[in-house]
Amino acid sequence: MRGMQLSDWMPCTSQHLYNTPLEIAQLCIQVQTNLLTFTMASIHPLVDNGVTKGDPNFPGGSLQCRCPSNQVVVALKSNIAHNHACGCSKCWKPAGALFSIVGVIPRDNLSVEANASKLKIVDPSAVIQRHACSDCGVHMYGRIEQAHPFHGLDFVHAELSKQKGWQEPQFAGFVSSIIEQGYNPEGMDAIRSKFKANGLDTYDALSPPLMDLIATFTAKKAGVKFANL
Ligand SMILES: N[C@@H](CCC(=O)N[C@@H](CS)C(=O)NCC(=O)O)C(=O)O
Ligand SMILES: [Zn+2]
Ligand SMILES: [Zn+2]
Repeated sequence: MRGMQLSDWMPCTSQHLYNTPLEIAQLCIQVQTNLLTFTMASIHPLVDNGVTKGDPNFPGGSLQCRCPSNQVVVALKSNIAHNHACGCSKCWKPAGALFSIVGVIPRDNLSVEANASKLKIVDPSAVIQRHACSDCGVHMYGRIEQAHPFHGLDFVHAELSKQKGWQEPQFAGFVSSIIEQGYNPEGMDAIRSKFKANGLDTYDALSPPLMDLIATFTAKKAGVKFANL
């Protein structure tokens, strides 16, 4: 979010004593633009100004942490799936963003190629073991080690890659969770509208296909027999 700066006012105040009508009109537009910028917090840089479609044939690439040197490098042998905005408090977000963008990849398609010794698990008690660079704090991948519907899938942030073509965000999950981190509940309509305007449906947990996967796992574990399968 960019705040109003002195230079925004300078064209009309520093060069002439009097402003022409055109200059006054331009100044008003500038103020209007800044007001709009003030009122909308950043969802995420990959959503704020429109979502760019990925390449369905994208073959994968590598992720790098944000250290200036000795970066942790993770190789991904395929594209990601179920890429989405996550508003939960645990997923890594770039500075100033309300949401994380996170997708999944089969764990066999992920390998750490450099500086693995810098990785630390953020919260060993969490279901998703998020492996973060201990120097720059970026989460390089999250892995589930226990019996779980998403076991076998790693969670990654494609924005850590220089390559372009990764699957674009498909939906927004855990949207209401941003309130728990201090976002004013009165601003939630604007957040959901912004996602909608960018073609992303919003949920307060995960998307229907992922919720169905979780429920199927739970039902099978409990020995439930499906009547219509
Ligand atoms: N409202 C909670 C939701 C946390 C949550 O359940 N996050 C989901 C989406 S990433 C999850 O699967 N968490 C498992 C984990 O973090 O290990 C928060 O914001 O902390
Ligand atoms: Zn780092
Ligand atoms: Zn999350």
